[in-house]
Amino acid sequence: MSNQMTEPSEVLMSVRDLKVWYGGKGALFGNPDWVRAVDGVTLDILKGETLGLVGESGCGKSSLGRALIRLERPHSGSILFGGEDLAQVSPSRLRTLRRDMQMVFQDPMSSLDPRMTIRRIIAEGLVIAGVGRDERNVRVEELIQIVGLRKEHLDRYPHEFSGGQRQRIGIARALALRPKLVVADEPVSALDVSVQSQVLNLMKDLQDEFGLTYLFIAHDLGVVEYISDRVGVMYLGRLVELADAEDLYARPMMPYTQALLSAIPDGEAATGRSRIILKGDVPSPRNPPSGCPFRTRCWRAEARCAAEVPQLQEVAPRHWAACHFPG
Ligand SMILES: Nc1ncnc2c1ncn2[C@@H]1O[C@H](COP(=O)(O)OP(=O)(O)OP(=O)(O)O)[C@@H](O)[C@H]1O
Repeated sequence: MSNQMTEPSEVLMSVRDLKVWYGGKGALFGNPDWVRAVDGVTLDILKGETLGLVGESGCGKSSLGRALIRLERPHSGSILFGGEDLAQVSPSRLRTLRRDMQMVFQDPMSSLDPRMTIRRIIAEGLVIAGVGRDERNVRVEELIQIVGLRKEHLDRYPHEFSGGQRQRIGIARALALRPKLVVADEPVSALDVSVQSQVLNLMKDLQDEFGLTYLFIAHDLGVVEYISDRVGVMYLGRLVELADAEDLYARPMMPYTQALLSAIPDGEAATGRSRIILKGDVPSPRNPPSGCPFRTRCWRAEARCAAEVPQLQEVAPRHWAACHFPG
């Protein structure tokens, strides 16, 4: 099943029924007790787009993002990238393919080795890829300037920079091997609001310049709306809605998305609804509800929602929702 109605040539990555489960230690005793962090996600990532991914803490955004670039091993499902299934490729092939897929992390301080100069940090991937010293130096000097810093900064250490500058360094490191896909996991949430938009604008500029595709993970719905072409909403390991950003924010179809959007400060104006307070907690991903994962908190739930898992279906042009009663 494809959920975009797109030509294959436009697709960078095709994810099918992907599951990322953790644990399973009790398997020997017939009680695997899996944490179903990602539980059957099907999704196409289109070339050159920014696909935003939102959802409450623990819904599986990071697990999905990490699995897509194989920092996490999927439990099952497929990740087609350039005709190969990343869920199946050998470790040596994966090392080669990884150059095309990089990650930008939330906290640039903990993701940059404090004992390494910025030059070494940015060059690390180039060293591993076997790029010679002279070419490496040229590339590193280009990269530091591309992200808005200066050559003199290369011989300093991470602690000498501000949060925003450190995230620029993290971005330079991610771009060193000219990747096709960048998974950015909460890349601005550790930064001051005033710095956030600078880093977001830099990411947009770099995307245009280098034809990058972004999977942009964040819990801040405003940030995601600003940067994304399309947005996917996750709940309890599943993708429950996916649409063009404007359409999703203006016309959320799935009750969970409606609740999520109603909670942003200008959400009332955006959705024409008052704030929806969800009852109860998110169920445990060890023991998700039958049928629709959201039905235990949904004010529109009916018997069918407990009996049948709703599949992601096109409920309006280019707008997909996994809900038995969308709208
Ligand atoms: N290595 C792991 N081992 C066991 N459980 C894990 C592991 N990593 C994540 N989880 C669990 O998987 C579920 C999904 O976590 P994940 O970090 O992917 O969600 P998230 O939406 O990115 O949340 P956050 O925004 O808080 O990072 C959570 O219940 C989490 O506790």
